[in-house]
Amino acid sequence: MTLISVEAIAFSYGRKPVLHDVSFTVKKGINLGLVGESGSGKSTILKLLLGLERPASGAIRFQGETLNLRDREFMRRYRRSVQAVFQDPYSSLDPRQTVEAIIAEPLRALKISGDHHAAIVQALADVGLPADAISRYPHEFSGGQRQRIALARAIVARPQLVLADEAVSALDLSTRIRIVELLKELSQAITILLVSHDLGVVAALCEEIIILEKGRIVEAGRTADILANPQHPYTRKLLASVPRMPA
Ligand SMILES: Nc1ncnc2c1ncn2[C@@H]1O[C@H](COP(=O)(O)OP(=O)(O)OP(=O)(O)O)[C@@H](O)[C@H]1O
Repeated sequence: MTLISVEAIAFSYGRKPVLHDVSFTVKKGINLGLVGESGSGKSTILKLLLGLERPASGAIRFQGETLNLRDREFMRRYRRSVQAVFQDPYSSLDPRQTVEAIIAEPLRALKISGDHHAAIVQALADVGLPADAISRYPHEFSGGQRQRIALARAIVARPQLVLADEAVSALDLSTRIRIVELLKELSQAITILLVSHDLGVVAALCEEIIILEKGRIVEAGRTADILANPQHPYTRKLLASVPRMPA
């Protein structure tokens, strides 16, 4: 089942064209990696998917319906289904809020009814944090634990898709491996769109991959096929620079 389809989108910052004719689909249950060098347009694609920017042309559809930022009812449903986690676990959590208040944020913002406390306790358990984390503050946690808190916030409303932008890049290698393992576990229930310049991380988590070069898709398909038989010189170059992440 297609969750999101991106259809021939183009985008510019002012006069600077950044994305050209980008099309792809995100399918339920199939983790998708978006890979490219710095500046290739990965984060811009996420901004468009989050509704923070609008495409100059083309369309983004969610379960067949075009993303319409002015349709509040649609956007509420969309936000409930699509959550995000960002790179920096230090700046993405409000230091003045308890873990409970941080994780509760999507439940409050989306006016989700039910027992918020129970949902938060469950989300903490899902990301492997102890229940007593709930009343503590972000500064009491390590980088990897903070990223777990950010993940708990992303999954507490039980979205269908989590957009993860370089979600593990700021972490040291062993923490990165543990968070990738956690993402893999979570992805049994939630599809992940992972943006990264690190092909190793993407290969460990994503069944499908898109290679982006200067705002254009140069290669896309099953990760195993592309890694075994890269067609585009840019993909070969990225592969040659793969870091130490075990597949
Ligand atoms: N707010 C902005 N205003 C103007 N240009 C921007 C803005 N944000 C990004 N750009 C430019 O758009 C292009 C794509 O940037 P984007 O951040 O999407 O790339 P990226 O692949 O995510 O890079 P990185 O891996 O470094 O985050 C780059 O040339 C960048 O300089």
